[in-house]
Amino acid sequence: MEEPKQREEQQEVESPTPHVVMMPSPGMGHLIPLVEFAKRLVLLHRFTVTFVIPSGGPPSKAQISVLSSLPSAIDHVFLPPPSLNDLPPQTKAETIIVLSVTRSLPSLRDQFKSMVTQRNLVAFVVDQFGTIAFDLVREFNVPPYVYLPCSATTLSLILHMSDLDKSVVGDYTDLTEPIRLPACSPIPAKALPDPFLDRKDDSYKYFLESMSRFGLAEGIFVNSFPELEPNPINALKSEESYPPIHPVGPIVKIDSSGSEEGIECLNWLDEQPHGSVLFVSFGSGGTLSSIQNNELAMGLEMSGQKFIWVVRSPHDKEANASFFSVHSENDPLQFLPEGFVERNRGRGLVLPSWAPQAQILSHGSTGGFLSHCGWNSTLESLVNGVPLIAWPLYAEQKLNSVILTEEIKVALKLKMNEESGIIEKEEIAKVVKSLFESEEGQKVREKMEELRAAGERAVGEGGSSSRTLLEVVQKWRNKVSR
Ligand SMILES: O=c1ccn([C@@H]2O[C@H](COP(=O)(O)OP(=O)(O)O[C@H]3O[C@H](CO)[C@@H](O)[C@H](O)[C@H]3O)[C@@H](O)[C@H]2O)c(=O)[nH]1
Repeated sequence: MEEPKQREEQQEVESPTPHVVMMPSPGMGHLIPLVEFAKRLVLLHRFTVTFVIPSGGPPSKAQISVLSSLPSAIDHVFLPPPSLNDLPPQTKAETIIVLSVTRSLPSLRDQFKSMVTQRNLVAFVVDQFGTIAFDLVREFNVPPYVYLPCSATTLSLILHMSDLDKSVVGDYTDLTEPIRLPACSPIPAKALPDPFLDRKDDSYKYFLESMSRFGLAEGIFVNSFPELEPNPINALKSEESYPPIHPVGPIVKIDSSGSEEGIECLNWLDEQPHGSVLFVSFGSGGTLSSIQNNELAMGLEMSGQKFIWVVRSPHDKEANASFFSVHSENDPLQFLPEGFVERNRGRGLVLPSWAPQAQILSHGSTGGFLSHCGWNSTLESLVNGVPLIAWPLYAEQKLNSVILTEEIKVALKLKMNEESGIIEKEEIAKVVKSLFESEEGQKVREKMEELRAAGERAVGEGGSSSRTLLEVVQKWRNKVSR
């Protein structure tokens, strides 16, 4: 019998190139995963891809550096930024993201008009905040898909959100019992994603609207794999009322292209002993309050552990203050305790705003990751077998933290002082030491190593994620060869 790969190669020779349009919603945490998915389609399956990018303002330095390093089969166009001037200053990130997309629909339509005549469009792929564009692309006979750069547990929550909205009376935060979804760990109300926490805020309305449209997709890709979340994935796949669910993970950065920012830290890592360095970073948007920032600095110092810390200017009101622009106007290093950099020279490295995270995590000297538990960061750690310390801040990070610390057990927890809302330096130092020196640390390290190997198998030749992707690719290819 002909093997699927052989059949695919034969089809490639015979049929015109299939083209996929991807629309990442604003934020690096949405652009990066779609870019990585696009690279798989282009490099492994010889598709071409266009990114159409809605935004609330001019392209950021970080966006440009990612997009300018892509293979030539991936092009991009920035949609003109719509006006968001009517939004009050305290508008939540989810509202800004959804409205940037919604108000960009007229320009998306113009793009589609020109693309449908020139390319063999086989699919339109969005992240969780782009489903509002589905009706528009259906008009052009292009099937819409979601690529969810999150866990299968998050997908389950999203697919149940309309039902929860109807069944939960009052505020989610008042729930005394955790939320139980089929085959998922119980979710305590305080671990729900941010928009759930204030039902009266517009961000809840926009979030609910985007999530309730998942059911209209032709298929849903999720960046997870059966060995990582066996029960949630089985439950999702067996529910007939959902669109087909395609677990294709772990999809993470596969090369070192992109920003050169902070790249000199790799030379420093070269000189450190194997597995000795803790990497500390809160993703593309995470910020701490001034007090918390100080406490973290002192905790790292007290731990005696080697570290690389991506430092942001503190923000006392929001934990995602740099979500739309990772580079703050102020020099983040000026907010560190006096003499911190000098005292820790040789043992700790501080990098302002941005670091080559994928390369740091794949470096043999890195032995732990204190992370905000963004799903991309989580998987980048997983593919390198690096265990985590969970410090969730916003979005669905608290839910990820529950999965990582309590269910999968690849991360250690940090206890917050409930009265002050601060994670104190003594706690930080204790948990950091524990990750590198204790039996508990050794256990999470071993579990992460098991998952590293399982993830490698899933995306390797013949692995579950590769086969899943290949099935969809063949379906898309058949569309152009007909
Ligand atoms: O200094 C940095 C900081 C980040 N990154 C990269 O940026 C991405 C960050 O992604 P992620 O870890 O998912 O964090 P966020 O940017 O915070 O992502 C948002 O989007 C994710 C996917 O939807 C969610 O899981 C998060 O909670 C949400 O905050 C990763 O690829 C990192 O390697 C760098 O390369 N250097």
